[in-house]
Amino acid sequence: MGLYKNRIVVKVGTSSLTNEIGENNLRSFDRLACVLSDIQNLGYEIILVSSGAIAVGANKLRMKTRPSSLRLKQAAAAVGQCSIMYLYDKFFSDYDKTIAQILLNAEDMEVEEKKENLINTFDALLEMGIIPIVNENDSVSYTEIQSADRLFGDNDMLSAIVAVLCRAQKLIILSDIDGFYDRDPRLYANAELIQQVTTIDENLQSLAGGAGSRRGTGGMKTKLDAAKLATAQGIDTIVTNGKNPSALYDIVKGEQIGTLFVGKA
Ligand SMILES: Nc1ncnc2c1ncn2[C@@H]1O[C@H](COP(=O)(O)OP(=O)(O)O)[C@@H](O)[C@H]1O
Ligand SMILES: N[C@@H](CCC(=O)OP(=O)(O)O)C(=O)O
Repeated sequence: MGLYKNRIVVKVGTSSLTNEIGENNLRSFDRLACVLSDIQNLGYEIILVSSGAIAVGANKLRMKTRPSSLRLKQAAAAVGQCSIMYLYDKFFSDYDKTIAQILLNAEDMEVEEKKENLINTFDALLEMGIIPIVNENDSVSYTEIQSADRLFGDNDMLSAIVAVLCRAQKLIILSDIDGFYDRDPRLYANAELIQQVTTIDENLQSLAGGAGSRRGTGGMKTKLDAAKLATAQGIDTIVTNGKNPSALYDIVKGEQIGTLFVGKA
C-alpha cells in the first residue's frame, strides 16, 4: 500500500516547548499551532507528536529539577499532559482548528486488532479535519521513560512508528538544532550540517551523540533510529530546528531545509 501524499507527521521535542528556565514557551506553542493550521488549510493532513508532558508537569508542580524516580515522572506527566493539551487547544482554537489527544503504549502497536482500531481512529479524525496530537501514555507506561528494553525508545521513535502506521508521506522532526551534523555542534564548533542522507549505516550512527540539553532526551541517536525506520518505508524524514516553524511551509513544498533523510523508493 502506498503513502498518503498529503499526510505529514510533525514531532516536536520538549526543548522547543519549554524555555531555558523550564517554563512553558508559549510563543513556540502558538507559532506551531499557527503554522500547522495554515498548512492544513493548504490541503495537508497533519498529525502532531508532542513531547513535553514530564517537563511541563514538573514545572507546574514546582519541582526544582526534572524528576528522576519513575513514580514522580509518571505523576508529572499526568499533570503536564493536561497542561500541554490545554495550551494546544487554546492556540489551535485561535486558528479555528479542532485537536484530539491520542496517548499510546508500545502494546497498542503489538496487537493486530488494536493497531487496526488505532489506524481507523487516525483516519476518522483526519477525514474530519481534526489534528491528532500524540504522546506516549507515560502515566501508565514506562517503556519510554525508564525501561532499557524499549520499543518506542522515545518520542522520536514514536513519531516514526506513527508515520509508518498512518502511511504519511513525510516525517518532520523539530529539534533544538538545525539538523544532523557530522558531529555534535555543542561539543565541536567546526561541526558541519549534513543536508541530505541516503543511507543510515553504522558509520553515520557513530556521528550521532546524545541529548544536548537537560530538557531533551535521546539526542541525534534516537532521531537516526526514527529516520531509519521511516525511510525504510519510503517516508522522507526531515530533522530541523523547532525555533522556526515557518520552515515547515518550505519543507512541505519540498525545499531543502535542515537534514533530509531520503525515503527509500
Ligand atoms: N551529530 C549531531 N548533530 C546534531 N546534533 C547532535 C549530534 N549529536 C548530538 N547532538 C545533540 O542532539 C541534540 C538534539 O536532541 P535532543 O536534546 O533530544 O532535543 P530535542 O528533544 O529537542 O530533539 C542537539 O542539541 C545536540 O546537542
Ligand atoms: N513522553 C515524554 C517525552 C519523552 C521524549 O522523547 O522527549 P523529547 O526528547 O523532548 O522528545 C513527555 O511527554 O515528557
